[in-house]
This record gives sequence, structure tokens and C-alpha cells, in this order.
Amino acid sequence: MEQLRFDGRVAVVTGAGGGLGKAYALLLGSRGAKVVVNDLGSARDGIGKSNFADEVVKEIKAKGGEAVADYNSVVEGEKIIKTALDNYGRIDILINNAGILRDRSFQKMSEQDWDLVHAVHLKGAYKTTQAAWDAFKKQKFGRVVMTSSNAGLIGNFGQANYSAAKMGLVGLASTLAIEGAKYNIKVNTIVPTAASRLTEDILPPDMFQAMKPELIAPVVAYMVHESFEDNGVIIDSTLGFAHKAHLVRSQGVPLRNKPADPVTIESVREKWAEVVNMNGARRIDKITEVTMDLVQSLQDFEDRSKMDSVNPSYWSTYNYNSKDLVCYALGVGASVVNPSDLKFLYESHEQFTALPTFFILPGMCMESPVVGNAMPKGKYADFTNILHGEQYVEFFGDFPGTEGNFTTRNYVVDVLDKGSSAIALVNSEVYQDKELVVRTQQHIFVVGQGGFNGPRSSDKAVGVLPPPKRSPDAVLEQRTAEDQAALYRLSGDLNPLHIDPNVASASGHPKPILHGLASLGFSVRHVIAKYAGSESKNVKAIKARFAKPVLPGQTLVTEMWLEGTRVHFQTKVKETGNIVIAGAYVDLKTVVKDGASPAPVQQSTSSLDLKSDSLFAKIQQGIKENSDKAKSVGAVYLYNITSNGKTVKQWTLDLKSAISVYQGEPKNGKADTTLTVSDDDMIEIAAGTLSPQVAYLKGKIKISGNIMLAQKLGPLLKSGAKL
Ligand SMILES: CCCCCCC[C@@H](O)CC(=O)SCCNC(=O)CCNC(=O)[C@H](O)C(C)(C)COP(=O)(O)OP(=O)(O)OC[C@H]1O[C@@H](n2cnc3c(N)ncnc32)[C@H](O)[C@@H]1OP(=O)(O)O
Repeated sequence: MEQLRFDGRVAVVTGAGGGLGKAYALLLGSRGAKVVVNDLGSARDGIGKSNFADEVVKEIKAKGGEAVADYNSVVEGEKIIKTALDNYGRIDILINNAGILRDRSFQKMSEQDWDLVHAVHLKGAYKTTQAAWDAFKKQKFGRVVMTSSNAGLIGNFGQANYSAAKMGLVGLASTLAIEGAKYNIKVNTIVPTAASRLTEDILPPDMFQAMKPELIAPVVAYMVHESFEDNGVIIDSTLGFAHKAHLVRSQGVPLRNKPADPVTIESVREKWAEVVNMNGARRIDKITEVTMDLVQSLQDFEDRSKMDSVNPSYWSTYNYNSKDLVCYALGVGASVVNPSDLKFLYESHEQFTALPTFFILPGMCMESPVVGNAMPKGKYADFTNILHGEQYVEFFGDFPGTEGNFTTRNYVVDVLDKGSSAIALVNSEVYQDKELVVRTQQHIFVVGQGGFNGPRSSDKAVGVLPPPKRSPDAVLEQRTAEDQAALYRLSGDLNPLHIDPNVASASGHPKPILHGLASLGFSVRHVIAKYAGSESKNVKAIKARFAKPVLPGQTLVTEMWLEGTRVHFQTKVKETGNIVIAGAYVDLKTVVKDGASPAPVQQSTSSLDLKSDSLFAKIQQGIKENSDKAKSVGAVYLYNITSNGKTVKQWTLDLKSAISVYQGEPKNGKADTTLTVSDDDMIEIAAGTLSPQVAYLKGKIKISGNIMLAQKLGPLLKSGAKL
């Protein structure tokens, strides 16, 4: 690695008689800089005299470097800079490191304590830097480091004077970074924590030993090198670590609902949670950004107020990235077992994209009071009495990317009275850079809150559509996991109904129920796999009614009917036969028939005992009988693993690329196979092992030995592969 050098550069290091300053001076001296080693030669309270600077100079010279001692006070900073100019004719680097402590609790702090600390830290840095500024400007080069402290950034008991001065240095550096920028003068701040005369009896002995100034010196040396490009940054460093620190601002919130309203103490209190909510907080880099932000916020506020005058709205922001998309895809059953799902699960996939149903989330306004506020007098809505009734989503413009920042407007357009229950119709408009990208509508069913003489229906509601009266054109099914709701919660819907058995039971459910949107995510995946080539951007709109709850672990069967570019669908729970998603449809831009299926179309029922000796022979026979047929139809098969007659695990296998395990003739046109295994086997099988086996069959990998089923089927499949 090329060595970073300082040949020809002249550096002033204040407070360089010991500790950090000495480490900086020695390092710069060893790399070719001519160093002015400044030190007042006093103890840490500023009292006493010594010749520390001479000793450091001696050390630099002993190693072949050039240095000169300077015993001026930083309060007379111009004298220190003069030492550099007199001895070396120039000044390139200034490290303002000198400091003293006068710690006292605030009440006992004298004005002298205050003034002295400010004089050395803040005024000293001002004096030295101003004295060097002219030379920096003329030569169009300067590197300045101010020394701040966590006591300044965070505060520390007994250091009011020191904290104030140290934070003052941050402000000084910020402004000088702006003023010096066009002259290639870079002014940055170091926040060091090191063993030094200032900290020797403040830090615990072990830590004091480990906090060597030599671990920080390279950071500061890099910050004053000519190749260093950052300007105005704060770097916190200790123990061989370095961090950037900066102030951030929350997104903020208008403190009134309309521009004409006054700001009151009460309205401030009402908005306080949003004022201090740091989600989406960002750093402001330039002071002009504050003004521009303000102008923009005012404009937005006025625009929003116009909209709010029609419907009181709740505005929120939603930021997402690839991790959110992957987490969501897992929550709605995408699996690496299905090759067509990989683009929803792998951020480096060349077609990595969001599932279309992901974009319902920005409109979910889980935290908002929007439904509760819209309820008629005497009625209420909260997590104890709401159910997701229906969902609509429609896309505008280009399909959103794999990361983004949205602003969402949520508002209730109608509250319907269904007798015993109420339904709030919640519209959401999702904007990216002021462009409408997604519109959603939710029917929020508010159990037990009807009977207020309200309208039963609304012309603002997007309606459900019954499916055609014929057998479905396609059916895909997939079992949800026992942990499906727990997994889906990671996408932001933390409603306890989906995780807490007590809450579920209080709402009359045998156990926590699955999120409506999780079930919808499964079914829409099935629809786009079957009719849209698994292309999310082919989707224009989706509508669905959640007709009955789904329990995690149940199997969702999506029945589909293609009518033009509309795919009607309904979803049943296989174990109960209940329709759980009704009157649903997906409107497509383009129909791509028989895309790669993510879920099986056929299922099996006959039993095999994995442990019996005849098993392998039977499966082998099945492979022989079925593999060609399976290849020719390109079917995707479901395997049920049952224990004591109960299905305990299922998975899918793409027979285009695998061997089918098959026994008996298809019943009613369906091939049925069930593998019955002991509990032990079942647990091992649950590790999801078919993919390695498929790969094994294709000769790509070896079956790993830690999976019992793989071990058992390995030789068998190998022989099957030969068929
Ligand atoms: C802002 C905050 C956002 C938060 C969003 C949500 C957060 C999530 O965490 C919540 C969830 O995910 S809950 C899980 C998903 N949803 C469900 O499981 C609900 C399933 N549906 C049901 O149980 C019943 O349909 C049920 C109970 C809803 C209705 O059944 P019944 O009471 O038996 O109703 P019924 O007698 O059949 O019909 C009465 C009238 O209501 C209409 N209706 C029925 N089901 C509806 C539904 N799901 N959505 C909308 N309207 C529905 C009927 O059409 C009927 O109206 P009308 O008499 O005028 O025809």
C-alpha cells in the first residue's frame, strides 16, 4: 500500500507535549512533515511549567524528522503560527489540540473556571486558526482539525464549561468548513477518547492503558493529509475504532391542521410525538437546505390543507429497501424452493423486484387515529375490535423500484352501518416525489360498532366481483407455515391478534389468526405465477374480500378464472373447505399464461411407509412410471408428509427438473401420493430438503448427510436418476 506522506508540509500541533498531541506530532514528523510542537508546559489545570515540547522535538529529530518547540499560549495563537512561518516559511496543517480541565458541578463553577477553559479551547482555536487563515487562502491549501469531546456532543456531569467550549468548536469547524471550501481549506473535528494527562485519573486503569493515543493519531493524520476530501465532518475515535457523528433532524410536522389555525400550546403537545419521531430523520448539510425545506414544507402544508378540507387526512411517510421486500416476500410464502420466487428473495438477482401486494403496506397507517377519529359519536375502533374486511390496490405510472421513500395520505371516505358492525372505508394515496404511484382502499370492519343509523353502502367503495359460474381455470395451493403470522409481523403489522393467544381468544378465535394481507399475498403470488409470468409490473389492480379468518398452518387453495385481462380468484382453506378470500380479482396489463408455478397443482393421498423395506422399491417403481409423464406435462407436485394420518408438512417439487415419487393411477385426473413417516422422520424432512435432492439428480451437488430423508432417498434418487 502506498505510504501517505507529508513531505514539504508544515504542521502546527498545539498541546503536543504529551498525550494525543505528542502522538500526532511524532507521527507527522515521521512521515516527512516539519512540525511545530507547541506546548505551554503546564499540568492539566493549566498551572506549572515543563519542557515537554523540547523532549518531543528531540524524539522527532532522533528519528530523522524536523521539528521546533513552541511554548506560547494558544490564547496568543498568532505567536505559534509565527513560529512556523519564521522557521519553515509556511503553514499547511493545524491541529488544535491544546486543552485544560476545570471540572466543577455547575453551581460551584466560578467565572474564572468558565473563562479559562473557554480561553484555551475555543478562543485558542480561534486565534491559531485565524492567524493561519491568510496563508491557507493564499496557497489554496489548508488542513485544520478541531478537537471536540463527547462531553460536548453528549454532555458530562461537572464539565459545563468544557462541554460548552467543545461544542463551540464543532460550530466553529462547521462554519470554517464552509468559508474555506473554495480555497481547499478543510476544517474537520476529531472527538478522541484517549489516555492522556486530561484523562489519567478519570478513566479506569485498565481502559486507560488500552486507550493509546497512537490508535487515534493515524485517524487525525489522515484527516490532515492532502488527499483527505471530507470537510466539516465530526469523527469520533478511540481504541482503534472510528465513527462519523452528526446532528440529524426529524421529518417534523405542522403544528396546526390548517394554515389559518393558530399554533397553541395544546396543539404542540398533541403533535409532540410526531415532532420527536426520528423515523426518516436526516442530516441537513447546508443552511440553505433548512430554508428550502421550510418553503417546501409550507407549500406541502397548503396543498395538503386543501385536500384535508374535503376529508381530514392523516399523512405518513414510508421508507423501504431491499431487506423489507425480502422480509415481506417470506411473509407471504415466497420460497427458494420455487425458482420463480428467487427474484423476490434475492437482492442481487438481476430481476430483483417487489411483490405487487407489498405496496399495500404504505397505506396501512397502523399507528394512525384515522379510523378511530372517524367513528360516529359513542362508537370506537381500536385493535380490540377491528378486522381487515376488504383490500383494493391500484398502480399508477412505472412499477415502484426496490427502494424508495413514500408519502401517504390516509383518509376515511365513509363509515358504513352494517347493523351490528361498522365498516370504515379508508382510502390511501401513496406519493413518491409528489407523483401518485399507488392508491389503496381498505374496508376496516369494526365489530360491534354499528347501529348508528348510518348508510349501509357507499358509491365510493370499490366492489368485489363474484367469479364466473364454471369450474376454475387453474388452481394452485400452498400450505402456510405455523409461524406465518409471526413472520409476516416483521413487515410492520404488529396487531397482537396475530401473535397473542389471549388477544385471539378474547376475539373469539381458537388461536392467533393470519393477517388478511398475508393470505392475500399468497394468492396474488399464485395468480401472477399462473397468469402474469411472475412479473409484478404486469399487475394493474387487485381487489379482495377477507370472508373468513385463516389460521397459520392451514393450506390456501387459490382458484382462478381468466376473463380477458382480469383474473378472478377466490381462496379456500383446504382443511375446512371455507372460502376465506372472496369476490377477488387481479387486473393485468398482459396475460402470460402458465408461467412458472410457485405452488403445486396436484396432490397425493396414497400412503407409503418410509421405514418399510419395500419403500424404496415402491418409490423407484413410481419414478419409473411417472418421470416421463411428469416431464411431458411439466407438472408441479405437492408432497404431503403425514403423521398419524394428519398432514404435518408439505412442500413442492418442480417436476420439470426433478423425479416424481408416484404410486397408483391418478384419481379424477389427479396424481395422489402421500408419504407417511414417523415423527422422527417428519422432523428431519421439515428441513426442506428437496432442492438439494433435485440438484443432486441434476448432478450438481451431493446430498448433505445431515438430513435423514436425504440420506434415505439419496441412493434411491440416484438410481431414479439413471432411469
Ligand atoms: C387503520 C388501521 C388499519 C388496520 C388494518 C388491519 C390490521 C390487520 O392486522 C387486521 C387483520 O388482518 S384481521 C385478519 C383478516 N381478516 C379476517 O380474518 C376477517 C375475515 N372476515 C370475517 O370474519 C367476516 O367476514 C366478518 C366478521 C368481517 C363479517 O362477518 P359477519 O359479521 O358474519 O358479516 P355478514 O353478516 O356476513 O355481513 C354483514 C355485512 O357486512 C358485509 N361484509 C361481510 N364481510 C365483509 C368483509 N370482510 N368486508 C367488508 N364487508 C363485509 C356484508 O356484505 C354485509 O353487508 P350487507 O348486509 O350490506 O350486504
